[in-house]
Amino acid sequence: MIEIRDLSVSFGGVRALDGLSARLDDPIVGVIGPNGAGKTTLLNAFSGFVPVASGSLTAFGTDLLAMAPHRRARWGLRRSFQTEEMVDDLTVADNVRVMLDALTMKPREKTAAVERALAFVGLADQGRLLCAGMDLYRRRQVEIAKIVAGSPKVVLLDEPAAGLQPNEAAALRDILVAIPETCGARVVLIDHDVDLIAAICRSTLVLDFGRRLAFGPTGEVLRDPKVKAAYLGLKEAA
Ligand SMILES: Nc1ncnc2c1ncn2[C@@H]1O[C@H](COP(=O)(O)OP(=O)(O)OP(=O)(O)O)[C@@H](O)[C@H]1O
Repeated sequence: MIEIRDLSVSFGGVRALDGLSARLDDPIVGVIGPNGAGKTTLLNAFSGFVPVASGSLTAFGTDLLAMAPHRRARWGLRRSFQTEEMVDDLTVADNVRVMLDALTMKPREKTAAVERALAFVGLADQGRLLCAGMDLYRRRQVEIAKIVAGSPKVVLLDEPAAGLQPNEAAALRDILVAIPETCGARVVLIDHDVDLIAAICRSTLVLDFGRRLAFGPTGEVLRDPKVKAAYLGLKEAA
């Protein structure tokens, strides 16, 4: 269980998050909202990449804000970025293995964890390939393998399907939906793709101007007139 309580983050005069509270109980929770609503800032607050002015963030009873960013990663917090973070000159397996550097595991256990992660995303036989030249979908598979390697507890995903073709986005969706059960991690998913959110998130948090506009079962949230006016209406008009 992840609890966000009265969380505020400011950049100068901009309140990127303004007293945000929500208890995320479901295996996959969506986060949506208009541009600039504070979605990425929320993930940055989880990761420790922005200073939090006030409030608390706990996951499974652990106070995340009390830990330095590298300790959060060691604890089991993982995230993806809007751009891929991989080293082209390394193999697929070595890119995944880098994620385990900070973890206390025997080399044999690390090799097994990398193999499990690659098998999970459908790259079981491709660990020795170099990442250079890989297409976007393959790169996203490697990204997800990096994130799920080594038993993470909380996985934060920032628009993982952006730029993919519809068939690739559908394949990625099947991978994402399996993360909680297969890898044992809770997932917080930011995406502008409402169909993706509706397909895999049991509950969804809607942000607007850094505040909670709506939160609850995804179907109800997406039908909420406030949400339609602030977000979905804007998307339809775009
Ligand atoms: N490092 C920063 N310095 C100054 N202002 C920032 C910084 N990061 C975010 N902001 C501001 O905080 C607000 C929230 O931004 P954020 O990127 O979290 O929104 P978002 O919902 O992720 O938007 P998008 O959908 O466009 O990615 C915006 O007004 C943004 O300009």
